[in-house]
Amino acid sequence: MKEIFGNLLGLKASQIKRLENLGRRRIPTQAIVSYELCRDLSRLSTEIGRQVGLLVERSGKIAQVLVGGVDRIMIPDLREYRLAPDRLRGLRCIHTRADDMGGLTQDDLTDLSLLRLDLMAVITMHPDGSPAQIHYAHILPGASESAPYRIMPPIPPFRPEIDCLGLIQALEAELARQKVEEKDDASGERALLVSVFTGGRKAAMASLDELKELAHTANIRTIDTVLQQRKKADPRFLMGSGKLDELAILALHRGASLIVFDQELNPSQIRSIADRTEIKVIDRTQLILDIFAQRAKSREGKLQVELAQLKYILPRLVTKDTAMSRLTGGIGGRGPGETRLEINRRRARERIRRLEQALKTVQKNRDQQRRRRSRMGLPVISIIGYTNAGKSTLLNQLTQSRVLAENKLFATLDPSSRRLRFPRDIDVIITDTVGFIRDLPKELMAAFKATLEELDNADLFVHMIDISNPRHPEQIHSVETILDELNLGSIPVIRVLNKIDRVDPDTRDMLVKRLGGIAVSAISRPSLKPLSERLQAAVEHITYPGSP
Ligand SMILES: Nc1nc2c(ncn2[C@@H]2O[C@H](COP(=O)(O)OP(=O)(O)OP(=O)(O)O)[C@@H](O)[C@H]2O)c(=O)[nH]1
Ligand SMILES: [Mg+2]
Repeated sequence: MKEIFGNLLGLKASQIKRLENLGRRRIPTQAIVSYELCRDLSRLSTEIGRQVGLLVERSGKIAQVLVGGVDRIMIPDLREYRLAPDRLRGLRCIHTRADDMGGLTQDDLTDLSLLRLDLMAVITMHPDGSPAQIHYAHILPGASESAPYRIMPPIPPFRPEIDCLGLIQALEAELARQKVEEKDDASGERALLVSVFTGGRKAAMASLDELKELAHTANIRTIDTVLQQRKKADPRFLMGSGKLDELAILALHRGASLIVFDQELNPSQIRSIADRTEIKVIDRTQLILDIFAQRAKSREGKLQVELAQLKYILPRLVTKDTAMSRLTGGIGGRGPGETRLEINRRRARERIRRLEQALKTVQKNRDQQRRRRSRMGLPVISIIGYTNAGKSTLLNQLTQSRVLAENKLFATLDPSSRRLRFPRDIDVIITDTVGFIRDLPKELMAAFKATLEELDNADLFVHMIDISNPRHPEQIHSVETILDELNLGSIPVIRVLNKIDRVDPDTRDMLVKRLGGIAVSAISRPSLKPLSERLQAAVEHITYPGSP
């Protein structure tokens, strides 16, 4: 047995001795606690005026004696006890409480759920120190939306036999069954998406919708979303600690393997949240980085993403913390994330330096290509826009090529260029590039600087807008902000309102008027005619030194 846990200050030596003796008792496996032990716990607890508790193993052996205060008791760190997703902790907690304070409290139920105890039991006591009743609760398996625990009817202390071991084993069997189901229904991660917002609810919901799409793109299944409005974000946990406990319980209950925050978490927040919830925690930026890591195809793209990931993770690296594996493991241990478990700061910095060098070489080569291209003296039209707006689809339609276009965010990471001959014998280069997104992580922005700088070469931008997306006004704003940040604000822009097949004609006309630009459906070739005309007219005015 371990040392007594809790506050022993002011207790007599004989009382401490009696507490120690409690720890040597054994409980028959069918009972929550034996009557004699129940009686002795109550008597001693009343005498010292503090709550007294026991952590009990399944065999009936007592793992630890706990001493609390008048109205509460603390449970020590249980990390050394096993905790698999389909198992309980292998320990139950039993503690005393004065009868007039009632049975199980919210704290008891939180401890039960968060620590995944076998059971939580409270012995209420009469003022004379005799036990009144035993209240107990257990975790309720089942990834449903019901409460994560069940409170049982209280039992009398002189009949504490409930087939305790049988109950715990049945619970575990149920948890194991549930785990198998979860494995079957999704091969990837199961995530809770969380937004802690201080502004308006509508914007927060819209942003959460986008987070859902991002998660889907990363092959993560969203099992639930949680929104919390606060006056001010909590510096330590972003949300309040009570709410965070609820979140952790929800994650356990619904079998989530990951929590994704819509707000950026600073290094210490990620750490404290991961520590408190014992589950992998990432933020929106990391999710975007992860998608980029999955999608990067070219050498340059891969170098850029790894660089961005390392730069993001570096301040979040800790040398010896259990949260580290959760923190740096990446989603499902994919991509560069995999190797990062054993990476330390120094090696991360070295790797960053090497990546930066490698990138420089790759980019020098590309610069030469670019110069060769501009020597051809052809005007360059760059298709830009929010991710998933239909940029690649447009490039494909215009140039009859087959750049990957799909209904996921960031389908395109690597820029591609195609030559296009307009009917009036004008040749142009059309480029398609990485999509923009609101609050583009600055690490990514820096890493993709070279790619984005290539936009500098453009004579004309085609700004694709998905008008069927209810968030299109914010998306337009994001794109324009990013253009400004890249100092590309002076290049002429033609707005293209895409996916008109998905909105009714009245809305379309209204939007054309409001936003200006040309309405198209990039999936239908004939609808592109007016755009094609307009592009020709625009490039006819561009003259190039050296062009005929
Ligand atoms: N209904 C409809 N769907 C469209 C239209 N244009 C594109 N799409 C679809 O929208 C999805 C995204 O198209 P992409 O061309 O990949 O979009 P993108 O802008 O290149 O996206 P990223 O490269 O991910 O930034 C695909 O599923 C397209 O088939 C359209 O006019 N109507
Ligand atoms: Mg694309």
